This record gives sequence, C-alpha cells and structure tokens, in this order.
Amino acid sequence: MGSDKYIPLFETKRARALVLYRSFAVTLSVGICLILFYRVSYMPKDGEEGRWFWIGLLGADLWFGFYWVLTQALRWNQVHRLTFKDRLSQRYEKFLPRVDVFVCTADPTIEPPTMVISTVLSAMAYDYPPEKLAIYLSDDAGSDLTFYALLEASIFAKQWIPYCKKFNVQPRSPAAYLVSKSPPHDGGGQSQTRDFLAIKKLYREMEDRIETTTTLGRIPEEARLKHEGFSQWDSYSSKRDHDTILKILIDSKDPCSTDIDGSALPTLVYLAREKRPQHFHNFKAGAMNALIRVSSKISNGQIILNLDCDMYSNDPLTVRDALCFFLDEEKSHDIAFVQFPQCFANVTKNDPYGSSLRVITDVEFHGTDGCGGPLYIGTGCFHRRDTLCGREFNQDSKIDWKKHDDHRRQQSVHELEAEVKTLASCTFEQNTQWGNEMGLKYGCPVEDVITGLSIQCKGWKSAYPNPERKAFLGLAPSTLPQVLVQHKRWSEGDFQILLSKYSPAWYAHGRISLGLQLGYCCYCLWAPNCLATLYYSIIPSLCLLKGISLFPQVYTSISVQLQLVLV
Ligand SMILES: O=c1ccn([C@@H]2O[C@H](COP(=O)(O)OP(=O)(O)O[C@H]3O[C@H](CO)[C@@H](O)[C@H](O)[C@H]3O)[C@@H](O)[C@H]2O)c(=O)[nH]1
Ligand SMILES: [Mn+2]
Repeated sequence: MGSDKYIPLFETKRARALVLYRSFAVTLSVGICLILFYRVSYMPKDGEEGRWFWIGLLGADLWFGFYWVLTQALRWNQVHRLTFKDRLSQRYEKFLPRVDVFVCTADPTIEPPTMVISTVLSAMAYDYPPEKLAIYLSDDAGSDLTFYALLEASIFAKQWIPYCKKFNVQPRSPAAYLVSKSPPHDGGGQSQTRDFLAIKKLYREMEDRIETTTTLGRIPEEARLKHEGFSQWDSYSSKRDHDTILKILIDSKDPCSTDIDGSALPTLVYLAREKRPQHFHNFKAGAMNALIRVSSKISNGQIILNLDCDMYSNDPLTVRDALCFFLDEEKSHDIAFVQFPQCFANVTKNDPYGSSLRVITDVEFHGTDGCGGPLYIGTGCFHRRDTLCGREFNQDSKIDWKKHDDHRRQQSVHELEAEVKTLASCTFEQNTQWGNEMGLKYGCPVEDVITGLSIQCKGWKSAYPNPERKAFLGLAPSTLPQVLVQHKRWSEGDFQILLSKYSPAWYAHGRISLGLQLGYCCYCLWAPNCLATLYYSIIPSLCLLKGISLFPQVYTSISVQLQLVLV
C-alpha cells in the first residue's frame, strides 16, 4: 500500500493559457483607462450642450471599470481539479465515511413526484456501499402523493439498483436512462436488451400509477390500506398546518431490506417537517436544518450531499470524486465543502436566456477556486457535517477517517421514528443557534451563498471539481418569466448579503482572501450593475436623437488608439 509515501488523492492545476488571458486583461485595462481619459478630457464645458449626459456617462464608465476589476478576481487565477478515485479505493475502501443525501421538494404540482423519485433513485444507485448511504427526501408540501411516489420508488429500487450495477448503467436516473428504445450502451448483448425491456416496463407501470394518483389528487384506498405510513395524514389539515410526518421506508441495517439479488439497500427516509401557520418555516434553509437534525439520529453521515429535487445524479462515481477532496492525508484538513457545477439537461442550443450559466460554471467558479474555493450554490454540494453545523477551523479539525466510527442504534425503527419526529417540530429551534450559527442561515433569499460565505469566514476552504462527465443535471428555467423571477431572487439575495452582517466587503475582510472577497462582491453587485447598464442603453440613443455626440468619430486619433488597444 506504500503508506509511508504520501500519494495525493487530488491534484490542482493552473488553467491553461492563463498568461495569454492575463496579457489580454492588461491591454483591456489600458483600453478602459483610455476611455476614461477620453471622457474626462473631451467633456463639454459648463453651459455647453450635453454636459450632464457626459457626466452621467463618465459615472457609468467609472462603474463599469470598477466592476471589470472585480470580475478579474473571478478570472485571474483559474484552477482545475483532478481526482484519483482508484487511490481512494485502494486506501480507504474499508473506511469510507457514511454519506447522507438530502433531496428537497416543495410542491407536487410544480415538481412532479415522478421527477422527484428519479432524482432519489439516481442517488440510491450511487456506486457506494449501501450500508453507508442514506437518502432523505424533505417534502415541504407534506403531500401524500409524494410519499406514495417514494413508497413506489422504494419497491422499484429493488430491481433498479441491481440492474444499474449489473450493466454499469449511466445515468442512474430511470427517467433519463429509460427514454431510449434500446440499452444506450449496448455491450451486454441479448441479456441486456431483455433486462432493459423488462425494467423499462416496470418503470413505465410505476410511472403510470404515480401519474394517475397525481392527476386524481388522492391515493387509491387499496394502496392507503397497504402501508401504515399513510395513517400519518389522518391528522393533516393543509400543507401549512400539519404534524411532522416521518417514515423510514428502507433501513439499511434491517437484514430483510434487500434487493432482488439479496444485497443491502441504502436507507431511505421521507420527512415532512411540522408546519403551523403561526411559525415561519424559512423555506429550503428550514427544511435542510430539519434534515441535518433528523439524519444525525438515523444515519449520521459525516458527509452530506444536498440536491434540488430536479437535479439528478448523472455519474455514479461522483461521491467518490468528492471524497478525494475530504480524505486526502495532507490537503484535506481545511476543506469544508465540495461544490459541483450546476448543469442542466434542458438547455436549448441557442439558450436565448443564458440559462446554462456557462460563464459561471466554466470560467468564474474556476477562478474562485483559485482564491480559496467556490460559493455554495445550494445543490450538487458535498459538506462535512461538522462544518455545516458551525464548526470553526483550527488545527484539531482534521478528521481521522480510518478511526472506527460505528453509528449504533439501540432502538427499533418505530421507537427511532417517534424520537426523531420531535427534532423536526416547529418549536425545536426556539432559543437555539439553528439558522444563525448552526446549519443553513435564515432570512436571505440565497441562504446557500451566505451559508457558504460564513463557513469560509470561519477559516475553511472549498473545492470545485468540474469533471468532463457532468456530475449532476437539473432543469433550468425555460420561460422568460421563470428566468426573470430566478435572476431577481439571486440579485436581490446577493445584494442583501453585501449589506448583511456577513458582507464580503467588510466582515469577510481578513477572513477570506482578497481575490475571493472581490469575487463575492462581483455577484453581490449584480443588482446595482443594472443602473449603469440602463443608463448606457437609454441615454446614448436619446443623445443620438438630439444630435449630441458622446463617442469619438471613427477616424480621430483617440478613436484609433482606442480601437488598437481593444483589438
Ligand atoms: O420552502 C421551500 C422552497 C423550496 N424548497 C426546495 O428548494 C429547492 C430550490 O428551490 P427553487 O424554487 O427550485 O429555486 P431555484 O431558484 O431554482 O434555486 C436555485 O437557487 C437557490 C438559491 O440560491 C438554491 O437554493 C438552489 O439550490 C438553486 O438551484 C427546490 O428543490 C425546492 O423544492 C424547499 O424545500 N422548501
Ligand atoms: Mn430550481
């Protein structure tokens, strides 16, 4: 095993052609200075026409110049990460940590239960020891339709997981994989085709049952009687007013919960935290914090993966990729979270609304990674449980992953369910640090970004792997109103962070690197950036109509200089 010689589990490489980019950036900065010089020196004198338009434009130019400097923080020092999963298996296969996957859903009409369970099934089918894997579905709608779908999924998983493992299927979301007419990677010959058709039939039948109940809006009596879990809806009044509903659908410790090949299945839990009209529920952050507490009693995974319900796992090896960053003997001690890019399965070729976020995922996050680590963006992110719960970084925070860490339970599943329910009650967080110093932060529309920032301010770093095979694929907003709502939420939320206690402009100063501070500011200033943009898009056209000249003529010497630099 060569334990005396350290062999890294991951590598960090500078992006290629950085020198080229930096020289480009330097010429561009000269161009920006020339523009400012032009604006100041050619400004109309007092009393001349258009003076105030020029002053406004100078303001906009100054703003854009400043903002451009900020964006350089996201481009100057881009790095790429490379993992060595084979080394991880050689050294740590027996000591792999427990991983808890949190999937959040909030509305069975906007987020159809069939989509939600495909995400859940893709996570259950990770190439990872099932006894160390637990999937939690948080349902903020408290809908028995979603529970019914999850129940169906827990049965289908018994066939789906062995099928995936037998043919090394990718992706492992049944909805994404089973769209084709024949096995997409046909290497298994006739037996694979037979199995493929059989599993596809099973899936379609299950999908039909779920869709029928969703359309009807109620569970068939027969199904309701079959599973005691439904009795929890007896006291349910509305999605804003109900008790905690919790059901451990599969317990990986139970010797009877096995798939058709007799192998263990990962733990699967349904949770709808208690909701009351008089208690504010804090949206996704509230759901995540309830999940952190509930899971700590059931499986207590040291690593937590957070997924939106529309974001399925596209690569069965992603958990191992992430673990390379947490388990490296020399470089992992300060890594708190590993954020994968947010990629989408539904972007069209021309992507008219820029929903693919390509500049962010393929350029800017690599830049933040060079300055201390990417932002936490709410999905596709692996966290160390202790850091998510508020732990500060210090020299003792290194985890010895090879230390035996058996999570034993004495109680029966029923006793455990009853005990754990109290952790998801509305009143549990009163007079505690939850939502403040512990777990995800409350009160911000982008709770994840502010949570990630506060973790980094405690001395932790993060990592941004962007493997060629996308780790997760989600659904991007596809209509203009959806895109606008999402961007409004992000720019508003990020601006709030700038003004909050955790502002990257002052609080973070000295706590995170200057590059990362500027990078955060760049996102936090998205909203005010619109003022200069609006000015630039409206005023020059007005001036054109009034015959006021704001830009140099094409063949003047200043214009030639500007063009030379910008080309
Ligand atoms: O009360 C709520 C509201 C939402 N959600 C879930 O939170 C996730 C994200 O919500 P969504 O409405 O889809 O927001 P988006 O604007 O699409 O989310 C993006 O932006 C958010 C704010 O930064 C991040 O939390 C998300 O991960 C990221 O995908 C979804 O799975 C929801 O089901 C809840 O669990 N409870
Ligand atoms: Mn979403």
